[in-house]
Amino acid sequence: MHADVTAAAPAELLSDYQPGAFFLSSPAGVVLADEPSAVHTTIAAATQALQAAGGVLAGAIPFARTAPARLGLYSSVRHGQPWHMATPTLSPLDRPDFSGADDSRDVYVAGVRAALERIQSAELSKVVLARVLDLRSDRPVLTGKLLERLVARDPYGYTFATDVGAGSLVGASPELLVSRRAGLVTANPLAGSAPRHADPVQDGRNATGLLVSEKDRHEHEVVVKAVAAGLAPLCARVVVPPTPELLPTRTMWHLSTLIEAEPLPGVSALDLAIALHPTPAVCGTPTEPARALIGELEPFDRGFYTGLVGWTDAAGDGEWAIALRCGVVDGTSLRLYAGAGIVAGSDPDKELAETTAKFRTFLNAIGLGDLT
Ligand SMILES: C=C(O[C@@H]1C=C(C(=O)O)C=C[C@H]1O)C(=O)O
Repeated sequence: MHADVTAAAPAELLSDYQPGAFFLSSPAGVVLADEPSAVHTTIAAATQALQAAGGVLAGAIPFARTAPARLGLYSSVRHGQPWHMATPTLSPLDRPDFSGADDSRDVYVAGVRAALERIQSAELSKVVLARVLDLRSDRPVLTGKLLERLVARDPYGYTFATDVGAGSLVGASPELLVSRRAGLVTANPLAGSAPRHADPVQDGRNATGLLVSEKDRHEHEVVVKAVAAGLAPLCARVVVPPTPELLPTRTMWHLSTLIEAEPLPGVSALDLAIALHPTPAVCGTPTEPARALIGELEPFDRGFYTGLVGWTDAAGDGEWAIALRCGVVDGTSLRLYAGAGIVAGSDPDKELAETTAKFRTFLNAIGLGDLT
């Protein structure tokens, strides 16, 4: 079975999206896949099925290595040109009433303080701590409408929806973990962040402050080194620019480094993604103590948040984004996630503010401001 790839306009793909399907809009183009012939919960089984039957694997991989993945095998996918090249018209917003409180702040600040004590004891140098926001809607949340809003606000990002069993994982991530296309591997680690500001002068200050912040540059460098080291055994000619650039989203500034490499023969986009996951951008350094500390300090299960969302085809090409600025929509309930990297010198209140700003990607798309 070969993947039957058809081309379509990106807006058409979005309007054809139905809950349960896989949708990804990235700077490289839009992908829609519906009706998987099988759904696999382990990467080994999914890879074997892809090799045996051909087609495209698409879906989500959780943060925890041992938790079940959700990877569909599709015999046909539809591709569209990049969203930022389209001029879509949005359908009217059916605006549900959401209720919920931002009640994880105190626990988060206490967690950051506890993490800073561990960092001082030199057991680890970075850990990424997250928190959740639980909302309820007065009617079932329409995933397609959410996608429309998210993609229109950040057309250069990685906007996705995919079935995760108990609902759909929906989000607009700024971060490409890795892609492999036409013999080129690209990874784009982000770490080090500052909120956008409505006043352009203050917004510019936030951006330049981030670019010169030693703490953020260190936080970023740790991730870049880990990604380059993860790619090295699977690639030739890993090219790492010496200094990061600023990457803006509608709500955040990030430090960003675009790494390019040549894949060794037979290495697929999924092989590369698995080798890199989780990077210190979403877990910490060293990985194992950071993973253990996340388990100790975060009072919820990350599930697919900070996991991976993407696809790989039988030829090994594909694209995997990190599941960030996202939530799980299940009927009338919506759980949003946001985290921040903690290193020596982190200020707990600033890290809390960073998570609040990261929630805005989703909250603003559903017509809400910060919750109290
Ligand atoms: C953890 C998140 O984002 C990650 C953490 C970042 C940081 O600490 O600066 C930046 C981008 C992401 O790699 C999130 O959005 O929830």
